[in-house]
Amino acid sequence: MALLDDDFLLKNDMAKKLFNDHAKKMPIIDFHCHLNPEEIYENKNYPNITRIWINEDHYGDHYKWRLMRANGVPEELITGDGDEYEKFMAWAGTIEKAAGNPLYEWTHLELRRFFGINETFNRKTAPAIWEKANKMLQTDAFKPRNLIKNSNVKAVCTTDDPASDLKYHKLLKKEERESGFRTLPAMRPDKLIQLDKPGYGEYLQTLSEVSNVKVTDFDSMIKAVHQRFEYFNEMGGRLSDHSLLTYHFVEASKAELNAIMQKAIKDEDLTPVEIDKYLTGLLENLMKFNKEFDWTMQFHVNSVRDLNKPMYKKLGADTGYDAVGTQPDIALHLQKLYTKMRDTNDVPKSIFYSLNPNDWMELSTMMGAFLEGGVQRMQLGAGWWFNDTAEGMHEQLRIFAQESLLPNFVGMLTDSRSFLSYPRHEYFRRVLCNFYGELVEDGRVPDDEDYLGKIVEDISYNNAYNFFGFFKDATPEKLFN
Ligand SMILES: O=C(O)[C@@H](O)[C@H](O)[C@H](O)C(=O)CO
Repeated sequence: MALLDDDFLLKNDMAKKLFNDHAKKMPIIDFHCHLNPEEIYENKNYPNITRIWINEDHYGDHYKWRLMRANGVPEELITGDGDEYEKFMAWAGTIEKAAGNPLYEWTHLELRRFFGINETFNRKTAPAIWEKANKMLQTDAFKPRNLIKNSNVKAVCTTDDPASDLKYHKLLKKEERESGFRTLPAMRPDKLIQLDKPGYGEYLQTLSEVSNVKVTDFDSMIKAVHQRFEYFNEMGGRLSDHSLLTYHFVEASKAELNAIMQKAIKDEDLTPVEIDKYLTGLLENLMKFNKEFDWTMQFHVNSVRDLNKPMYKKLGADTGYDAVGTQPDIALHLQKLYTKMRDTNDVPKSIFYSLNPNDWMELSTMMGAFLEGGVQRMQLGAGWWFNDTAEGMHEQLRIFAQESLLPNFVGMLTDSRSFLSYPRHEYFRRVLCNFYGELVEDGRVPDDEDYLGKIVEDISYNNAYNFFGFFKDATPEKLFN
């Protein structure tokens, strides 16, 4: 089969029919990504393909950065101040070595879908691609909002600190009808979770100012967080997101929580147990507020971050120095947390992503214990980060199908910082359609295109439309009043 042939990843007739006649046409709801709302609002063209593809000022695509480092590219041609054409050529040389890596497919898919460039990308073809792509990047079609709109995206959820004023979400809301999509905040309280990182005390000051609640102890902090839930909810936010590198369920008294906070404010060292006590207290309240506002609570767990300390100091987080976490019992501790919160009926809609696929069976069976109150309130999230591969996606679909009801799954998200990543939804939909096509071939589901077509349309879009409530004021036909 030719590279990215029309039928790539679709290995039988039903898979091809399901993708071409059902999944492909469905809009996208990208409910978790790291796009910058200011960039969406400013809507400026990128000067060249390096800036939209590899790195733009202070951040970019660390998936590419890791591979470039693996290929011996010097840092100035990755995140440094090296020549942007040279960076592009360095990426071309890296891609030549990326056969079998998902970025080989993503890179070529993005060149095809956005630029109409079908050549194989390498150091020989790169110079012409640089010229052609950069000309196209100056057109209206390549303004960020048109890249989103023309990818048939109806909602984008960014990742936002609770103290954010959501200025650009507010401005974008006024223009969403012309934009053709909704830009919504998702609350990511990393700075509250990471009380052992410098700046925790200063952050509580910021939280006090924006919430108008003076944060002096655990209860006042929770009151301030509740005010931010109210504000995010008014702005259309319907998700929170929590990165738990490791986690252990440890209960504590209010006095202990206050003492731990005071130590953190003074930047004093905390023991792992103190951190877990604080996390448990905070997560219990975040679960309560997610349930109160009918939001969906996302957990990104079992990762280990910023392993390369000198490079972390130089470049900061999310720069390609992370790995799969190895806490073997993280699902046990999440079970304990959910068991406790079920006692007071404070279990919200939840999506779990573990960076360690060893957790997926434990998490998906645990979720089966907390499903009351609605359709598939507990979900195993799509293959995340190092699992964002055809095989990782297939394994997540297999486990979800075998341990619960995959036709209720809310589907894929890009988790990206680039406006060119929407073909990841196409990639996922191909894996999904092939998953069901294979079951037809094995005689394990009916050879029924209408039945299976509805399933893949629902997983591609309809389930997310109904599950998150982003368009409560609309109908599927008329999203923006
Ligand atoms: O949400 C996260 O914590 C991760 O997705 C993180 O942002 C990481 O840098 C990433 O983008 C992986 O796709």
